[in-house]
Amino acid sequence: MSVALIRPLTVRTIAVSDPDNLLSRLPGAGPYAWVRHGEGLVGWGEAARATVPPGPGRFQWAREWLSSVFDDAWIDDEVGMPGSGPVAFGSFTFDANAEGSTLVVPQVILARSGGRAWLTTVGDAGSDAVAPLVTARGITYGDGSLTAPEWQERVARAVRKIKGGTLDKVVLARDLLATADREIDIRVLLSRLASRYPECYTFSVDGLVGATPELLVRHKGQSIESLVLAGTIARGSGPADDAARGEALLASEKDRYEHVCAVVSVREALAPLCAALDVPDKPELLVLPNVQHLASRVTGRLSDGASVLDVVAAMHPTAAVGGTPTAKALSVIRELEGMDRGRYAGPVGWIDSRGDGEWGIALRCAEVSGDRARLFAGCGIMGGSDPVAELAEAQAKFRAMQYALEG
Ligand SMILES: C=C(O[C@@H]1C=C(C(=O)O)C=C[C@H]1O)C(=O)O
Repeated sequence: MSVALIRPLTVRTIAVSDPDNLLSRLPGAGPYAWVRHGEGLVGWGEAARATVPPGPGRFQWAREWLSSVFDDAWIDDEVGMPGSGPVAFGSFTFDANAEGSTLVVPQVILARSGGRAWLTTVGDAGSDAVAPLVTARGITYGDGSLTAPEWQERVARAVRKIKGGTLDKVVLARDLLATADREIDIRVLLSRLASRYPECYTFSVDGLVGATPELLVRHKGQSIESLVLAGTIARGSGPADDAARGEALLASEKDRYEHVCAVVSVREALAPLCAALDVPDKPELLVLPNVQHLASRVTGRLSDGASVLDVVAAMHPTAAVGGTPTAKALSVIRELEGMDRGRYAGPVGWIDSRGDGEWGIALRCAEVSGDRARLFAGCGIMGGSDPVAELAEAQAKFRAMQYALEG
């Protein structure tokens, strides 16, 4: 492991006056962000970085790397909140065997939570002037790995497998390739996402940018919380239509079963780690600007000192992004999806030196590089799925990132 090469970090956290809009403080290239309802963390610069080797032991490796960085650090933290002191942002590939998972400790972190704000610096971080935002225009889209009709045909094949009894649920995704007229400024995408999707977690880690509604796990001391989503319907044409669609979603047997699969996978992953676990017996509606979801808020109390990354390791991939049963669903995804998901649908978030943190499932996101972005969206496929409706659902999910790109 490369840990021996890392010099001990000198970390200082001080309370600061309210910075108001965190995202507006990002100086420029390579922004790190995790923001919801104006609270969260933004970071820049790089004090330490790990490229996580692929394989079944990747979370364990990541944990050891984090210990080697955090345990040796000199920390002067006058705030003592989750997210103060040194923090690593991270994102992991969906597939354990794919390259591309990273952890980065930014050199500067600015945070805002519960009426408090703080600034963390590692080493001698200089002051960083905010470079003007540059708005890319002329966005054009092309098919990703599959055309829309090809993807529908894969969905139809998945439905046949499910009806044949091979599995209960599989999540199939597709990608779109966007090109802009100039380099895409990630800060522009982040501020559009945060203002239109305040309920979601607007994130940025090494070019993976999005606003996910799905909280994999929040860890504060011994308490954990997760927001499980599965089951989706489009927004209506007006308040009455919207409410009727919400009711229809809550009453839909297909969507309720799809949701149960996701909730059961989360309960099974969390139960061995928890002294107490509360799983609601029926879902609520989460209404976003583009879609409505069935949502279950799961809360628990950990039985020992597991860190947020230990919990992530136990949970990923939930049936919200894999399927049921998990192993079978992963093999159907490999067989039918026709693309590498990269970090889409993988865990994304942050962890501090106490093991607290927040991680989401990287949805409603894109991999951004230069003047290009690769957008992803997927849908839970059940025996009763209609390929035309699933394509429309994926299009609705793409709208979050299309809005981020186009304004
Ligand atoms: C897979 C995605 O979303 C997931 C699938 C859902 C569904 O099929 O109903 C709902 C929320 C997410 O758990 C995505 O946004 O790409």
